[in-house]
Parts: sequence; structure tokens; C-alpha cells
Amino acid sequence: MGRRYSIGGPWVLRGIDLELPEAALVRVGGPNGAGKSTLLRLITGTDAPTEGRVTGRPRTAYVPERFPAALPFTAAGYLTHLGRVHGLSRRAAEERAGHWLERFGAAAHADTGLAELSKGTSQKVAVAQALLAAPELLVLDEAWTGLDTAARAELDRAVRERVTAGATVVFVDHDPARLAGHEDARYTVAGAGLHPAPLSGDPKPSGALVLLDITGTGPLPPQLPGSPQELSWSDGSRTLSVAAEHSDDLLRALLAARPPWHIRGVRPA
Ligand SMILES: Nc1ncnc2c1ncn2[C@@H]1O[C@H](COP(=O)(O)OP(=O)(O)OP(=O)(O)O)[C@@H](O)[C@H]1O
Repeated sequence: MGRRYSIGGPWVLRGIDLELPEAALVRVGGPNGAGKSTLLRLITGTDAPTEGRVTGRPRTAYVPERFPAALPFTAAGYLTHLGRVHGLSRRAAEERAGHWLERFGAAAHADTGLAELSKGTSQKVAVAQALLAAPELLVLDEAWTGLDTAARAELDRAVRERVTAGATVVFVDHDPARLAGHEDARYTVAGAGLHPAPLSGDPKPSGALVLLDITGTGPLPPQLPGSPQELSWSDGSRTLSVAAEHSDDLLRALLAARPPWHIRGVRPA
């Protein structure tokens, strides 16, 4: 699928082909403005792709980057209301609301209006609303930001519980250590494409290097797969060196970049 925000405008994402397995924790990384939030909105169905489509309809919950806090509810009232929307009885919805506020250390604010909550407590409510309905697909866009240490650890635990229960959790977080060692897949958004990235526990590259001779204009896209080294640079021509196992992903990223890079040659180092 692909997404651009205006006709004739730049493609924020293009050629995205992603399958999300069950019972999996999936991290999406990439620099500011690369299109991570756009991708998460497409995955949740809160935004539609400009081309291509998203298939499958798991029960989905989403913590967006910006939570709309100014709704006329108390924290507990809001969570109970959402529980009812998800089909729970009033009593079950109240119980779940209380349970999640308690777990995130926000029980004292159950009767506070959403508009009066501090930023951090409001974020706790945002996270609680997503966990409340035991979603099959949980999508977290920097959901840890603003939470205190205890709540961040609690969210880590809640995420692992969801995955153990068979759910798919897709998350973006700027802390590279977040849930490290628990991820099943990692992707980087760069140059409008989505690129598989090595997991923290993956074996180190075997040592074989590949050289790529490329030409193009402007700087190289950030966070290229395999973190290639630039060996030479003149008049827009460059030679990159990368571990052999990353060369296919690197070629794809260079070709998908906007503007694309031209590949003049690929050779063993
Ligand atoms: N609703 C929108 N209308 C127009 N352009 C948008 C819209 N949402 C995002 N964009 C543009 O799409 C690009 C990707 O934005 P997005 O928020 O998806 O990036 P991101 O990787 O999540 O960034 P960050 O790490 O800063 O949150 C940016 O250039 C942004 O300006």
C-alpha cells in the first residue's frame, strides 16, 4: 500500500507490503517524520491508504500519538463508557476500568474530569482505554512517553501479556531498549519504504561485505538497512560498503528513496 496526503504530493509511504502474524511483538522505527505514525494509522484503519489495501479485521485498539483528552467524562466514566462500546456489561466495564486505573497507579484520579488530568495521568487513561478490551491487535504510538517509571514498566508487562494471549502488538518508541529481547520483528521506515531490521539478539554479520556504486542527488536517506559505510564520494557518485546479508534490503531502500538512487554496480568487497 501507499499513502500520500495530497494529489501530486510526495508519497509518505509507498510499496508497503507487511504481514502481521498472531502472537507477535513488532517494533517500527525510523527518524522523525519518516512516516511511522502514518503507517500505524493505516494498520489501525483510522486512515486509509491512497493505493493498495489493508486486509483482516482483528479487534483493534490504538494509543495514538496525541490523545484527545478534552472529552466530557471523568477518567473512570470514560473507560466504563468505552468498555460498554466494546460490548461489556456495565458492571464488567466498571470493574475493568478500575482494574486498569489501579494497575497504572491512577486510581486516585478515577473521578477527575479528563480535561483536568495531568499529561501523564491522561496518558495512563489513553493506555488503559486500549488495554481494556483485550484487543487482538494493539497499536502503540509512543505510548510510553509521559508515563512515570512504574507505569512504563506496567505497560511493558501489559504488552507482553497481550502477546502471550495471542495478540499482535505493533509499537513505535524512541527508546531503543524498549522491550528489547521480546520483539519478534523489527522494521525501519525510511525513504517511504518499510525495511526489515535486525533484532537485538540476531547473530552478528558473518563478515562478508558488498560494495555498492550508486549515483544520486542530495544526502543519503537516514537509517539505511545494514548501516552502510560511505567509502567514497564525488559528484553525487558514492561507494557504500555493507554486510552481505543486508545488501538486498539496502538496494531496495535506495531504489525506493525519493528521489531514487541509481545503482551503477554491486560487487564483493
Ligand atoms: N494529516 C496529514 N496531512 C498532511 N501531511 C501529513 C499528515 N500526517 C503526516 N503528514 C506528513 O507525513 C510525513 C510523515 O509523518 P508521520 O507523522 O507519519 O511521521 P513519524 O515518523 O511518525 O514522525 P515522528 O517520529 O516525528 O512522530 C511528514 O512529512 C508529515 O508532515
